[in-house]
Amino acid sequence: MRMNYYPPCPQPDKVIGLTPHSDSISLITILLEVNDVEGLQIKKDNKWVSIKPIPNAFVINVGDVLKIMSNGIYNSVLHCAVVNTSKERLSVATFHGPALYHEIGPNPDLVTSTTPARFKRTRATDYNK
Ligand SMILES: O=C(O)CCC(=O)C(=O)O
Ligand SMILES: [Fe+2]
Repeated sequence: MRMNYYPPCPQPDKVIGLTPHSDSISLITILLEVNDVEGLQIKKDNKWVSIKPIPNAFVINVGDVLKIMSNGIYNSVLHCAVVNTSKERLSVATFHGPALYHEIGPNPDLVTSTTPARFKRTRATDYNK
């Protein structure tokens, strides 16, 4: 779990909230935008797109583990967080996936002669090296 606090900043373009990343240790991430302040952005078609918070809803993000296990059928989206000029922002991300010492790889049912494995089978921690 990660709890993020982004204080307001009068010059938001001069600071980094959370740098662009995909959730590497996660199969799926459940994200709660605690006080419904905009700040989450995803990279779509090579552009950063702001995601408007939906009150009382979670954001579900595909993580790198699901990308690997689905042999790339699901993609882990690149995302970041920017700060707001006047409002503080809080979010809680819970990362769900296998223990890091478990080996992960594409599900064998998804590996065929026409869809070869796109990722090697290794421990989750080793993908981040
Ligand atoms: O604060 C957010 O909206 C994003 C948080 C996030 O991506 C993370 O903690 O991995
Ligand atoms: Fe994230």
